Amino acid sequence: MTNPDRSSRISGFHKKPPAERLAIVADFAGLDAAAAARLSGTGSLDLDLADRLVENVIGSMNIPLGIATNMKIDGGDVLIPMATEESSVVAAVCNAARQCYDAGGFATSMSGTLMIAQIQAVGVADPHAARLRILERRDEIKALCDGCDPVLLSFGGGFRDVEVRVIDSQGGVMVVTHLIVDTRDAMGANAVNSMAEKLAPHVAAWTGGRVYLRILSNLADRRLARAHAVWPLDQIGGEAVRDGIVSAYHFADADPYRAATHNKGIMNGISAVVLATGNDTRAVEAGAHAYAARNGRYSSLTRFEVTAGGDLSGSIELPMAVGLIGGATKAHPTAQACLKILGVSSADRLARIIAAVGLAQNFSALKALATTGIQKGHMALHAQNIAMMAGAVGEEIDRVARVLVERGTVRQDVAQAVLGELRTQAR
Ligand SMILES: CC(C)(COP(=O)([O-])OP(=O)([O-])OC[C@H]1O[C@@H](n2cnc3c(N)ncnc32)[C@H](O)[C@@H]1OP(=O)([O-])[O-])[C@@H](O)C(=O)NCCC(=O)NCCSC(=O)C[C@@](C)(O)CC(=O)[O-]
Ligand SMILES: NC(=O)C1=CN([C@@H]2O[C@H](COP(=O)(O)OP(=O)(O)OC[C@H]3O[C@@H](n4cnc5c(N)ncnc54)[C@H](OP(=O)(O)O)[C@@H]3O)[C@@H](O)[C@H]2O)C=CC1
Repeated sequence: MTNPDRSSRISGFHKKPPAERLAIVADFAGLDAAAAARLSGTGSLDLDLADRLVENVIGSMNIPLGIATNMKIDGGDVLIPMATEESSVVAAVCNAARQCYDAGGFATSMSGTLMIAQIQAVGVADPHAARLRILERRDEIKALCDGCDPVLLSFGGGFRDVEVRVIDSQGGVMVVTHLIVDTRDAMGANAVNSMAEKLAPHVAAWTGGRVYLRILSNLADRRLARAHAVWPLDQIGGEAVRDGIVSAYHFADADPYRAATHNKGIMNGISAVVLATGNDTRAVEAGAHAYAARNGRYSSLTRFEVTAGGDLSGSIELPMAVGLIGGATKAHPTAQACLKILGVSSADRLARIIAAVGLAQNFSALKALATTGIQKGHMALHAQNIAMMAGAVGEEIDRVARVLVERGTVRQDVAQAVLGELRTQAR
């Protein structure tokens, strides 16, 4: 069981060796010895399991798993597992969470766990009347959909509503039926796809048209995760920093070129938790970017404002179709360990935590961008990668990285020269 008395505010966690970090996390989350040992092992997935998850398997690829500390969400402390190959992403979340921890951390909510499946009908002679013919059959549609998935029903999920849209397209008018389904703790793609396929012949008969596509929409705008936080002025370094962050948000809100990078930074955090928990990163990314463009103009997923008291207020809202059941979440042992570390028992809670991570990530990136610039913090952490690219091994990696940071030039050619100097001195 997760230890409720533990604080996620662990100063200097990053200065400890990995084994000590794992012991802290295992104690915090109540991980058993087997789960802890698996996390500290090589990370390779059992080949038989890998071969069942995807096709033509020849091995597995490891991605580092880091832990973001300092996160307080809805009054409770959480340690966040993040699977990412990019340096400074985990550090950025720790850093943002540290600066709002004493002010209460993040408050989160969710609009629901509803997914949408679409059924496309073309060649309909009277599309507007066909729309009404479908809507009149709501009860029949509900019975057909719910009949597809008794297990989902037993968990309180199932059909919730039907909507029909008449869409103009290059190929003529289409009648598009939306099934709105509560998929509870599942992401729900398979559940809603089965329902759409079941209903398709009926839609064809009711509309007199031809049905082609029957598939979920990744624009899961009935499954919005929300998070907000206040960063006190004295924690973030004063008014100029606050105003720089607000101005960075205004920039992203006004300009799609900037918004793409702004949202990429948000997804640095979000995709890392989605991946760590065995969820579908592409589904969440597609939903996020489609939502960012929902008003016909691609824009920021976050907002930054100044509170009445002069502090910085940040908020985020985006589709978050993640589950605890289904996909690789149940089958992948590392995903199971990550869910245990998070201490989540519902998809709703997981989605809200992920939204908070996205906001934290964005805060740190904007703060760095509006003050010292991204290279100082990011490149300091990236220096070890550059040292390895230059051929440094073992203790050389830290030594070369340190020199690169001290000189303020984190470049491979410089790393090679520094490595050469070190090796000459050692002879
Ligand atoms: C890198 C920092 C955190 C340094 O920040 P800093 O203020 O120099 O760090 P510090 O040494 O004073 O430590 C402050 C706290 O940061 C955390 N921290 C500090 N170092 C570590 C570490 N090694 N590992 C884990 N946590 C770390 C840790 O919580 C620490 O507290 P403590 O534990 O000492 O009480 C800061 O500069 C930062 O947040 N930068 C932003 C980095 C970032 O956004 N990276 C994402 C990759 S860049 C990108 O792809 C996105 C982008 C930028 O393009 C998006 C956009 O444009 O919007
Ligand atoms: N466009 C996209 O995003 C697409 C994504 N996918 C993939 O689909 C997968 C996710 O599909 P998903 O339907 O979530 O997974 P699964 O079909 O594997 O699991 C969901 C099923 O688990 C059962 N279940 C058991 N307990 C619960 C509970 N508490 N709450 C809800 N359901 C429960 C339900 O019934 P029962 O056991 O009867 O099934 C439910 O239908 C991911 O791998 C994703 O990559 C697939 C197609 C398209």
